[in-house]
Amino acid sequence: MDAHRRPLIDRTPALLAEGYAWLPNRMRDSNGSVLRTRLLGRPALAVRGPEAVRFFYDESHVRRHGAVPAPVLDTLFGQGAVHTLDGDAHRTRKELFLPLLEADPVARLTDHVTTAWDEAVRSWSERDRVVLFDEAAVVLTRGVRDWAGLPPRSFDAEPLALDLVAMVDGFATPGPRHLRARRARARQETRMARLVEEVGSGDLVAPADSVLERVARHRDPAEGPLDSRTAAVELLNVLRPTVAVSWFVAFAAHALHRWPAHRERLRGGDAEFATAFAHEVRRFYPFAPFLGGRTVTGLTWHGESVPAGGILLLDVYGQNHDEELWGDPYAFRPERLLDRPPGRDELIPQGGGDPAAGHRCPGERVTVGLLEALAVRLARLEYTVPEQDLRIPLRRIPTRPRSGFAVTGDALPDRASAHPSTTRQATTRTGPVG
Ligand code: HEM
Repeated sequence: MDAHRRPLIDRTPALLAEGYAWLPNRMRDSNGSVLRTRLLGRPALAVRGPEAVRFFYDESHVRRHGAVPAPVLDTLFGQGAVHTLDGDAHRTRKELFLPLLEADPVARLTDHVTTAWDEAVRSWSERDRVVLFDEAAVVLTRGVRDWAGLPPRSFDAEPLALDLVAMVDGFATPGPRHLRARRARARQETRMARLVEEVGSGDLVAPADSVLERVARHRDPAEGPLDSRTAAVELLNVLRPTVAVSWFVAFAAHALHRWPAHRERLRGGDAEFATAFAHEVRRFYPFAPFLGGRTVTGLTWHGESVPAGGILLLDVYGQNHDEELWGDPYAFRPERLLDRPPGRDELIPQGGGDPAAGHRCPGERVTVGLLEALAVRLARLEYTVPEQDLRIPLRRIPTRPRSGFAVTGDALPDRASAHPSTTRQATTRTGPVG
């Protein structure tokens, strides 16, 4: 039988087993930038490259409604989220998130987060050891909670951080992590919906122009005001991904540990280098593996086809490690992004295309801003990295250093004088990414 016509075996189990490496491995076995496969019981076509990004984001090619599997909606995004809308409904809902594309709100959010970080660092002196991933999640939660207008007395940062992290951590896996993610989402949607209702009834005054206020008064022209559950979903679609920047903070710490030479330029306050470093962290380390949409019509890309009702996949991790685009893609080199700032559709850890018109992440500016500020702070901290498991398993989605990146010693500023007998270990076990 012609290899083109042979029925394809469903690759969902291979995806679960191989994680981030699944598509790049299969792409390598084919011609390198397109792959015909089957996923979730449907024919699928995976593509990569800047031209393919434009093909993927063409609304006449794919729609998002019905594209996101229910287990992902019930954990990561929420039912009825902006991610699942198309056409005018998407554009109107997206307006909620457009202030995130502007410099001022992003600067204010960054101020909230860096203030929370500086306070947290002072408190670390009382601790033997801190896990940066966990600490960053609480700091980011505190910052985004205050910036978004949530009343701090009703939303303690620590339990909220645990739930927001759980929603991300458990979206792509069966088992206990997934159950935790479902429970976390159900709990926080209920709380956020109540909050939105209080704002709607006038029992609570949300700060003017805060995310909370905007979500509570948002109207979809065709449907009127958002019901409180959908408003809660969109409020969480600002809080949750902001806290997800803790994954990148742990990766930044990993990069500074593996390639300590970058510390100097960050410490010195070289702003352009901080931006390049943030971009390289987002390119090099794995987060979103790929994106998918349902094909509206039969599509052909570089000689391979998928019928209407199939799946078009954009190979995010593969494109961010494409030899042709990046040259030596598995080397961590922020300088590559100093010499040549990335084109719109080249660096796609948070999607491609135009964020105002399409589905590209509206939080990219927030992510880069936070990562620049926190990477500089990390580089200025003096700390010891004790022995721990720093491997980053590619089979786990989403992945991170296994230990969460623990530090001891001078990160805890007054520690040496408070506990003079403490011995400092400099032994560290790191593994390659993978
Ligand atoms: C850890 C950092 C982040 C990563 C890796 C990330 C990644 C992504 C990706 C891959 C998409 C899908 C793009 C697509 O479907 O084409 C997305 C969409 C989205 N992101 Fe982010 N994001 C991050 C941070 C943020 C932040 C900080 C916010 C808001 C404050 C945010 C809000 C959103 C929203 C609302 C969407 C849906 C956009 C739409 O469907 O139109 N993200 N993000």
